[in-house]
This record gives sequence, structure tokens and C-alpha cells, in this order.
Amino acid sequence: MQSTPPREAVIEVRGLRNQFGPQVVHDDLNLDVWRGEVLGIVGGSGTGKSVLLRTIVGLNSPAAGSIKVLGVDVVNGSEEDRQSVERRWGVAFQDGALFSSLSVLQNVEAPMREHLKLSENLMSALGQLKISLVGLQPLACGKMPSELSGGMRKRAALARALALDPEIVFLDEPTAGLDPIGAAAYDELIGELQHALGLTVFMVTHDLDSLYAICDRVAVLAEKRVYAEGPIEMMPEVDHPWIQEYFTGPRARAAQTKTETKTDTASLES
Ligand SMILES: Nc1ncnc2c1ncn2[C@@H]1O[C@H](COP(=O)(O)OP(=O)(O)OP(=O)(O)O)[C@@H](O)[C@H]1O
Repeated sequence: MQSTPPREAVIEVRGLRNQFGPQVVHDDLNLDVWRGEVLGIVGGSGTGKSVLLRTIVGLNSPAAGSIKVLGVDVVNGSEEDRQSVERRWGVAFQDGALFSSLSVLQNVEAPMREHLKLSENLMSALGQLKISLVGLQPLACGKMPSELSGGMRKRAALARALALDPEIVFLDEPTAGLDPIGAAAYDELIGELQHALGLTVFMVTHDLDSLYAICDRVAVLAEKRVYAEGPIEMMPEVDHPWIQEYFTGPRARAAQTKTETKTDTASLES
């Protein structure tokens, strides 16, 4: 009998507290993210989803607690350790946060320029590869961020997040502002990349379609902590008003039906 290999936590958050003045956003928050999973972070508006992401990637200093990413303490560890682990993750923010004065290719090259010593030719070739990996046409390489559609900007941000071949990708509201077809295409892309590259994906989202389509697990923020975590199918059983409303409401039912129909069609085709 084959035994399942033990799960490896690539992110370990313990006793996290985030506070802005008198406002406590997180209090004793704990979370594990497993290697290779797509984890969806959900919760009502203002529950601190983005703050959690920003704290893990070092853009916000917590009031208390520890965070280990790939075994490195990114809160209390040395700057050197932090920098070494930073290269092993990529982040794509909601609005893309691309450098407006750089072309798409230059944006994707930027992390390589900062962290690697590569020739211009190699950097350009790798940049073009990442850009094609996210489904953008070669023509997009020379465009400026202001010349891109919202969906293209998100893909360009993803290409930049993939620049250093990361093990973990953080996505903040990746499908926000996309039309349903664009959002579904983006979900598919994330799913494909996750399988092909063995990525761990930490995704803050409000999008129920994404949660049903690509997330292995969800973690729900409520009451200043991770109130519930597990496969999405378990969420309707959680006794919390927001979780009940979110996961059993008409939008959740529609998203679930959509995924079931897609799975049925796929199994008929195979
Ligand atoms: N730098 C900051 N200074 C002060 N307050 C902040 C700061 N960053 C976030 N907050 C507050 O922390 C709370 C959580 O913010 P966050 O953006 O993480 O919420 P969210 O769950 O991502 O919300 P949404 O779903 O609406 O995007 C909010 O009340 C916000 O105003």
C-alpha cells in the first residue's frame, strides 16, 4: 500500500496580530498553506484579506506573531534571509501595479534585473517566454501599461510575478473588474500554470466562480482570524452568518452548478 507523502506547509502564520491605531484587523490569526495548493482567501469587506497578503509578503509589519515562508521567518528573521526568500515568490496586485514608464517586457524583466545577473539577450528571451506563458501576444511586449486592457494588464502582472520562476504566487483579487468570460479564462490560466509549474497559489478573491473552479481549499476570514478553512464543499456546514450567506446564497449555487456542468462535459468528452 502506498502511503501519502506528508503535506509541507510553505506558509505558516502563527498568532498574527495586525492593528492600525485602535482598529484591530487580525487577532491571533493562524494559517497554513500547503505546497502545490490553490488556496482562496475570502471574507467580508474589511476583514483584512489584503492586509494578510501584504503582511506575508513584507509590505506591512504586524503588531505580533510570526510568519514563516518556505521555512524562513519573514517577520523576525534577518534582512538577508528575507531577501533570499523574496525571490522565491511572486505577487500580482489587483490593479497590476505595473511600472507605468516601462513597457510590458521591461516590467517583466525588472525582477530579473534586480535579483539575477543575466545578459540583456537572455533577460529579454526569458521575459518574452513569460509573456507568452500568460497568453499575451508578442505584440504586447512593447506596449506601455496604459495601452493595455484591464485583462491584459492582469496577465502582464502575472507574467512579472512569474519572472523569477517562483514557488508561490500571491494574487490579490485577480479577476476583479474582468467580464465573466475574461475571468473564466484567467481562472483557467491559473489552473493550468499551477499544474504545469507546480505552483502554490495564495489568492485573495470575492469571485465565487474562481473559488469553485480552481481552489483546492478556502480560508475564510471572520472575527479577526481564519474562522474556517477547508474544501469549499464544507463551507455551507460552518455555523457563521456571513459564511452561510456567502456559500449558500444564489450566487454560490450558480457558481457550483457552473462547475458541475463543466466537469460533466469534460468527463463526457474524455
Ligand atoms: N495602511 C493602513 N492604515 C490604516 N488602516 C488600514 C491600512 N491598511 C488596511 N487598513 C484597514 O484594515 C482593514 C482591512 O483592510 P483590507 O484591505 O485588508 O480588507 P479586505 O478584506 O481586503 O477588504 P475588501 O474585500 O473590501 O478589499 C480595513 O478596515 C482598512 O481600512
